[in-house]
Amino acid sequence: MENHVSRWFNVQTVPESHTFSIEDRPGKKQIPLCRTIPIIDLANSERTEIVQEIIKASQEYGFFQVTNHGVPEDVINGAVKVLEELFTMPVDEISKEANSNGWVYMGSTSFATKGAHLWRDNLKHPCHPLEQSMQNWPQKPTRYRDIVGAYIVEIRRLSLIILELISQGLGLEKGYLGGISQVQFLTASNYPPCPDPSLTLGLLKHFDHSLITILFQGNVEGLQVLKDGKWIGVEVVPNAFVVNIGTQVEIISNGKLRSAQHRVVTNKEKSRATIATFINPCPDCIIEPAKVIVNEANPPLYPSLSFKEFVNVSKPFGPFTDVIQNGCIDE
Ligand SMILES: O=C(O)CCC(=O)C(=O)O
Ligand SMILES: [Fe+2]
Repeated sequence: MENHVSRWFNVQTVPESHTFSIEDRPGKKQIPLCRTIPIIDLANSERTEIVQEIIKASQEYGFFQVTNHGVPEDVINGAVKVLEELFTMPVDEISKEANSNGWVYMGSTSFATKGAHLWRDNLKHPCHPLEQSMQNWPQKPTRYRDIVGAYIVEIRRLSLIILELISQGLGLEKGYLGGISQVQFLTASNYPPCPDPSLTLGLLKHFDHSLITILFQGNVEGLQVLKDGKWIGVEVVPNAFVVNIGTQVEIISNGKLRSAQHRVVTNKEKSRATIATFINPCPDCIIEPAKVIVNEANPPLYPSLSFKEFVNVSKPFGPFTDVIQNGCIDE
């Protein structure tokens, strides 16, 4: 069988390899779409209102969506389209460049022996500093570097705006979070239709270990967030970005803001394509509750660790972490 899930146009039943255990699979229970995850208008002229909305959403859900973010629609659509083209290229052509060039491409067999059989194909690569990272990006489609580069410039700009709003809301000095956001990763996913979504997952339940993640989820639902022990679906808002608080901002805020677990479910009819950008600290950056936030009444709830140490000790996907994050190929 073709190695990449997106080529399984005719699969009528879910292969055993991709059937998740009863604990992990979504099952047949209907999950409500949530219309309460806040949608925040970044063009609101009252900056303090935006700050308050972001802080409230980040406390309650760990998630919010932003509209009027200033990222031009054609830049977003261009990136979506060129990634779609990449995902439909012959697998050999993608794979021969990937994995040796600092970027990772994973089809379904990347997970075969490890048991994390995600219903998606995925591409990951660094994207900051831009000029330097771009040298190693896919060379095909030929417009990939220009188009995704333009998208990344916009996402960088937007991420600094959002980090500044969060810094302000937490009472941190100007530029505090922006200053430590020195690494940026793009991860693009293609989740094809699945004959039985109750058995499969596009992405297992996890926390993001970023400062924040900025996701374009297109126009097909599939992302679910765990809130008070229950899954809720994140509604599609045209042209909005979904933003979530990563574990690093949770630590810096000493738990005031929360990072929520989330997962991706599949659906029977439609393909879903998403572009997530992780905004991360650099590996040696020490992450700890901010000094201005902790005091005798509010002692630090998290140890101070370099981002690298944190990533090494915490396993966001449990035993499947290495294979999902690094794309280890079958042994
Ligand atoms: O594709 C999505 O909807 C979410 C992806 C995600 O959560 C991740 O890449 O960490
Ligand atoms: Fe995530």
